[in-house]
Amino acid sequence: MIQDYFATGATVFAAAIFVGWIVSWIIHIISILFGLHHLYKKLDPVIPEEELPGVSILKPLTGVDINLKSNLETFFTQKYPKYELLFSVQDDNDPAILVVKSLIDSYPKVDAKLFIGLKVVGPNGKINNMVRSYEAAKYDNIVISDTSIKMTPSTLYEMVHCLKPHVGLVLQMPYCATRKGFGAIYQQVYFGTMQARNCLSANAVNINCSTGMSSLLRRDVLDKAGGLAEFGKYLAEDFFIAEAIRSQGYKVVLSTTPALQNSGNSSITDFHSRLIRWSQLRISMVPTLIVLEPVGESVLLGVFVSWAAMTLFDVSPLGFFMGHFLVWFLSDYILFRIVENGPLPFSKFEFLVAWLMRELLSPYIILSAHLQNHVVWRNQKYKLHWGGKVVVPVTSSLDAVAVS
Ligand SMILES: CCCCCCCC/C=C\CCCCCCCC(=O)N[C@@H](CO)[C@H](O)/C=C/CCCCCCCCCCCCC
Ligand SMILES: O=c1ccn([C@@H]2O[C@H](COP(=O)(O)OP(=O)(O)O[C@H]3OC[C@@H](O)[C@H](O)[C@H]3O)[C@@H](O)[C@H]2O)c(=O)[nH]1
Repeated sequence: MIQDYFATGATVFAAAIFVGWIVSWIIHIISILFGLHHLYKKLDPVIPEEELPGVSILKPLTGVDINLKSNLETFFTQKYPKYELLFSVQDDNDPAILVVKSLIDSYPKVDAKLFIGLKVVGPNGKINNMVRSYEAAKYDNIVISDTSIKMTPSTLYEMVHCLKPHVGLVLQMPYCATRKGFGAIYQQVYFGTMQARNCLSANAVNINCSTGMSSLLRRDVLDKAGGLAEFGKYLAEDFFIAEAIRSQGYKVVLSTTPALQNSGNSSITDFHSRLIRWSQLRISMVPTLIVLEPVGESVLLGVFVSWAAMTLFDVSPLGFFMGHFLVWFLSDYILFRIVENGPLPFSKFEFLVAWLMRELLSPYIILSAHLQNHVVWRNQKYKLHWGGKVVVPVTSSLDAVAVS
């Protein structure tokens, strides 16, 4: 009797896992199809220069790395008729000041300004750094672009092209420029596989999966939600900005080209810290991800579904796992090629090693996110509350920084 009860329970549980597994393949398929349909598509019709709206580009900077100058230079060379560049640094000793000043001198025809010092509106350092440039922006369309982003000459045009009347926010899907070294390959494989799968499929079905490293938004819509300063109280301001725009009936869409992160730092340890921080943010804002994130990973899902396959169909769990893992790899390879829009920029062997490392280390990232009781972002520690709504700096240098 008790044995029957457990046998039925196990069968039901195995069936539920199997359904989850099928859902995960639907996500793979959606991301591949949406990526093929949307990324790098031809932008028709061409918008004549005189109809292109003005754009204010906010660049919050913190520090310098070896790629900063060349990355920032790509903003001075946009093929776009009407835009301004508003750089900001929070500290008047920041070496980024010299880099920005030298670029402003080299491109006197580009409308560019530098703001030094922050205005504290909440715990989010990025927002504090940008509030003054946001207030000074002269155009109705705002691009927020993180320090490590590199643009191609047509990036701004592509983003504006996606800003149709019903669209309030255009996001560039996170990806990476090709850089040297295994750390860089590892990051590129992460953004071209796991991150791209979730980002593309979520956007295809209208789920908020925003990342604020390169985005274009309508200023009047953001102002109706309280303006940029309103979001200084959140650490994941990108998620809440997207929510506020969606709640006004506007769509959030992906630009046709991904964001090219090109930081001079490709340390794997620093990258893991960033992934752990992002995972902490996601868990606090969307708690269902506590369960979904681990079971959305190839290894854990593979272990569960192999047991389920054995229970339901009496097949070899090892054979099933190997098949599952191989098809997952092939699917990720196809998606990566779509995101990259061409052949691998490194060898197949490097792709394989980086992919295996990413898949096998994902439980470590997820566990670390759960085990740390504070969030670390740019040398500051924050205590993050459920809902992601209240963030208190545990150690803060904010009070000490003056606005100039
Ligand atoms: C049985 C299998 C079910 C699998 C379900 C899928 C599990 C999703 C797993 C991981 C989500 C990863 C999302 C990665 C992108 C987020 C990047 C990020 O963390 N950005 C932060 C910093 O910029 C930002 O503040 C946070 C944004 C919140 C994102 C909320 C994510 C919801 C994503 C759900 C995706 C599911 C897609 C399903 C589509 C059918
Ligand atoms: O205290 C800070 C922290 C960050 N920043 C700026 O904010 C941008 C993003 O910072 P990082 O590169 O450290 O962080 P991430 O790439 O992980 O950012 C990502 O996650 C956090 C979100 O708020 C961001 O919108 C998103 O892009 C950079 O331009 C950085 O210069 C500040 O100006 N001040």
